[in-house]
Amino acid sequence: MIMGLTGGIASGKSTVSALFVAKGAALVDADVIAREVMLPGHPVLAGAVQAFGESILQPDGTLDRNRLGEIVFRDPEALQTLNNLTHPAIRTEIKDRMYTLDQEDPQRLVIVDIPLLYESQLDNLFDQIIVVYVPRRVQLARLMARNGMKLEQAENRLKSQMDIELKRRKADYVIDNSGDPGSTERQVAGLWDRLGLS
Ligand SMILES: CC(C)(COP(=O)(O)OP(=O)(O)OC[C@H]1O[C@@H](n2cnc3c(N)ncnc32)[C@H](O)[C@@H]1O)[C@@H](O)C(=O)NCCC(=O)NCCS
Ligand SMILES: Nc1ncnc2c1ncn2[C@@H]1O[C@H](COP(=O)(O)OP(=O)(O)OP(=O)(O)O)[C@@H](O)[C@H]1O
Repeated sequence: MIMGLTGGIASGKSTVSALFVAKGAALVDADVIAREVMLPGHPVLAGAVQAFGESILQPDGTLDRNRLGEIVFRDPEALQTLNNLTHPAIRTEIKDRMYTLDQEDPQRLVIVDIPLLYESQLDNLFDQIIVVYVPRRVQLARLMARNGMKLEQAENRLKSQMDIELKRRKADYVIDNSGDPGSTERQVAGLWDRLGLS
């Protein structure tokens, strides 16, 4: 069984994915893949340097993530350019990994954590989708606390994504992560049972 998992930035996707993994699920994490395609030597990073210039690299040749983030999250056209470069490679790798894991053990739940699942129209890859939800103000507060971001930077990131309320309405299952960690854990355990995985 393969399930898509999404939500907004800092809504708790990694936290919830880890709870599913602790129960025995396998995980494909799009953010991990997105980092792999930006490693030195990868053609996607070379394309990004061509598009945005050498200033996105640190002296050791690795990507300066803060610098590239500053460029793209305040300029929708630049973000589209970056998405056009990165998303095809990320998409191919996601599909490869999730189908391989599913074939290895068809009984095992495979969770595919993709922040931009709806934005990139990847919903048709999955029979069912879980949205990890918190209200916008909680999302902003957790993002600023975790990344040490100012309000304007955090709002720019949120603006680059589909409204979390809309994602919640599209979901097959919603995990509300605005309460304490115990409440989230209970919801994951409940969904695990509901899916007949116990
Ligand atoms: C611009 C980059 C270098 C900024 O790196 P940084 O370390 O600051 O952020 P990180 O990669 O950890 O992403 C954190 C979160 O930002 C959000 N985010 C990242 N990229 C995007 C994007 N293109 N559009 C909207 N939101 C995004 C996601 O919610 C993600 O979980 C990096 O995000 C990147 O390479 N993005 C393009 C690839 C991509 O789309 N990745 C996200 C989903 S697969
Ligand atoms: N129930 C909770 N109560 C309080 N803080 C939480 C809770 N769940 C997650 N957090 C914190 O909120 C932040 C965001 O959580 P997490 O990293 O899981 O989100 P994410 O959706 O995976 O983020 P990203 O979109 O950046 O990949 C982290 O600092 C995490 O420790």
